[in-house]
Amino acid sequence: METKDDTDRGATTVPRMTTSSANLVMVALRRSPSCAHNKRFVVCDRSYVPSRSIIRRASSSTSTTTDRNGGGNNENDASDSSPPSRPSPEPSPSSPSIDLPSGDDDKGFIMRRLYEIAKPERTLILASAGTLAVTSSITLLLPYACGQVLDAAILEATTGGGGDEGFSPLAVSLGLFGLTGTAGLGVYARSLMLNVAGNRIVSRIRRRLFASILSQDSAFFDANKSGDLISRLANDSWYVRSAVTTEAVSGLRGVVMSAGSTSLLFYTSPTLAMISLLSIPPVFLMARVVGRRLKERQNSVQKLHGKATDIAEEVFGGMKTVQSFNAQGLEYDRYATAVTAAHDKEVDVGKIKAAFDGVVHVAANGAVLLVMGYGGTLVLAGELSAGDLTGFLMYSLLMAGNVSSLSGTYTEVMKSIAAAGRLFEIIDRVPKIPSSFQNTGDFGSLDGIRLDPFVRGKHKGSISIKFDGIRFAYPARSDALVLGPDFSLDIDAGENIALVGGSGSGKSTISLLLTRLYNLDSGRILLNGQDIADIDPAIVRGQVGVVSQEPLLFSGSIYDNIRYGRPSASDAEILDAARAAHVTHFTDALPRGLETQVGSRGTQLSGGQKQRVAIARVMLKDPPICVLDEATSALDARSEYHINQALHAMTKGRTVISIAHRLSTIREADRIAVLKGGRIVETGTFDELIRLKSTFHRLVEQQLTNS
Ligand SMILES: Nc1ncnc2c1ncn2[C@@H]1O[C@H](COP(=O)(O)OP(=O)(O)OP(=O)(O)O)[C@@H](O)[C@H]1O
Repeated sequence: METKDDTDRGATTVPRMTTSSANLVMVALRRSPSCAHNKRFVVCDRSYVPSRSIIRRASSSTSTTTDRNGGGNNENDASDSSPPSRPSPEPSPSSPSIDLPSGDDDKGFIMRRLYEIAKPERTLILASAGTLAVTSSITLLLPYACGQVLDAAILEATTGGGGDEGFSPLAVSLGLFGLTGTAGLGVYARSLMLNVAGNRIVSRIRRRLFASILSQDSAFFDANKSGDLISRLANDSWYVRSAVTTEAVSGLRGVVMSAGSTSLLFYTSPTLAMISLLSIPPVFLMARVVGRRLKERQNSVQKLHGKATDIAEEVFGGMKTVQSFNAQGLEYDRYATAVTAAHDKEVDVGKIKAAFDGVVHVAANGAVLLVMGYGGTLVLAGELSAGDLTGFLMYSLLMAGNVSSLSGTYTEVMKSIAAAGRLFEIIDRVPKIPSSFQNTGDFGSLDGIRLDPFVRGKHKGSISIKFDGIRFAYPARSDALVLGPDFSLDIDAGENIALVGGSGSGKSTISLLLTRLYNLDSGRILLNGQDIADIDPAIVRGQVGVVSQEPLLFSGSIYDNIRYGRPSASDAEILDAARAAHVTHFTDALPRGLETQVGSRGTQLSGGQKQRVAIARVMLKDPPICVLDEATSALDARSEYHINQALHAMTKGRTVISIAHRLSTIREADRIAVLKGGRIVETGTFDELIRLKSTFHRLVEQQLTNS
């Protein structure tokens, strides 16, 4: 009897391609009515029109939104052969993950999507299924041959050699062994092909999911924890792999073998065949009930695993804080509770599966025993030969084994469907802020991924900024207005404006809105008079460089992190930026210089060093608008002086928003805007605002008192 195929795990790296959209920048920022095309967007003055292919695909998506911020202008799947559509649930801030509607429609939808995913590997999968013709035929031949050999041997023994001339059971066995060797080769080929197809599929799913996650808006990441997303990438995609490869072929083998052995049972003895099939209806009935329950519970299992992964991820990222608070015990309990809940739920799933397996086993083997009892009676009555009964019993066992294996396949497929549902709810999610970073959506050509965030073309002149009647609350805290109801501020092209205000007044939020990381509740942000809601966000972000309070570096070298600002920069340009941002001041003393590794999230550098690398990164990007969010907060007085010189040189001729508490930074500004209660309450030069003796005066007094 054949064994279940299995394949090894594997992963593939994501290929990345870049294309230039520099020409779009000029068009996007020009005031005169004009349009330009890139692959996903048609950028027109004051209009943001989805390209034809997007319109075509969007019409197949029932979840497309039409808000003015562009939520409806984009969708994830750019496949020419659009996958089947279904409503794409939007995660709400309070309930980040979405339960899939259970039911046959949903199951059918997921199965069709799984088919889409597996399609590029159809040759391998079909070829591996094709090996079934050889392996199953040989396996089905064996019981028949055994029956014939047994009858011939009995005849030989009872007639004292009067049977077939030269009959040799050993020779027949050797001949059959040759056939079994051929079947072994078929099993080998099948296992190998499924392994290759499975790994390609899981790699494709992971790339597709990762690309989809990268396209999502900031509100999505506020609502969905990274651990849950990682769990979907790692675990759910793995479950899906088996459904479309190993289990699909295993199911097909089960069907072929069950059908083949059933036919041969009927051929040998219709009455006995009817008896042996008695077990099938109850197994089918139970499978339906079990399948539905398994799918629901597996969904919960995966969610709980996501929560546990989230805790682990958070703890590993903040290990120093955990240790300094001696909170290992606390974190252990948190993780243990989450992981135990996940495993308890998994045990629940296991109980259902175990009960099903048990019933199937009893039903299948019970049928064999019935056949043995009734068939033995027929042999005694001389109505059936011993050889025929032997062959029959072997076919019954074969059928019982395959029905059992089919039940296992069924439960695995149900789990995979639950996992696939969790993948598709993200893959199909239409980001609220359209992203031109999309993969092609065609599962067969993911290598066409474009990483537009790295495509940098810059507007040559400086850019004016207008915040016009803005109202904004974070989607995760929609009842707490941060800016507005009517936040307005005009910043001239090339102006250096300092934004001051109390902690939590919304200063950093302004830079997030300027780079369109969130949609506004109402109002507009205009760059050179053009609403950023009408421009591809990648182009908007290309014009703005932000050095934030807590810059994030990525694992790799200092050199790699600076190059992040402009991947196409030459070594000389990277070195210039490193010098200008005083990075070389500390790297010159390090054995590996700029090649020094920074560790995950840059944890192997000091706060001041990280900030200098982040400044060099923006210097290399060289954007027309700079937002310096407490850019020098982590530097000592000497470094701050040098960095300020460098920033001064860098910001010349550019529009600069300095979010600052320090008087030294504020004094540098052409103008100061004071933010309070969600609006600008004062603007003017340092001296003008001091003379006003109002909010700014009080802020400065407070700072002087505290210093
Ligand atoms: N992702 C988020 N989801 C919900 N609320 C947020 C989010 N980020 C910030 N907030 C809230 O928005 C308000 C403004 O935050 P913001 O970071 O803009 O303040 P800030 O003026 O820069 O403060 P500080 O000077 O202390 O850095 C705060 O009340 C903060 O708690």
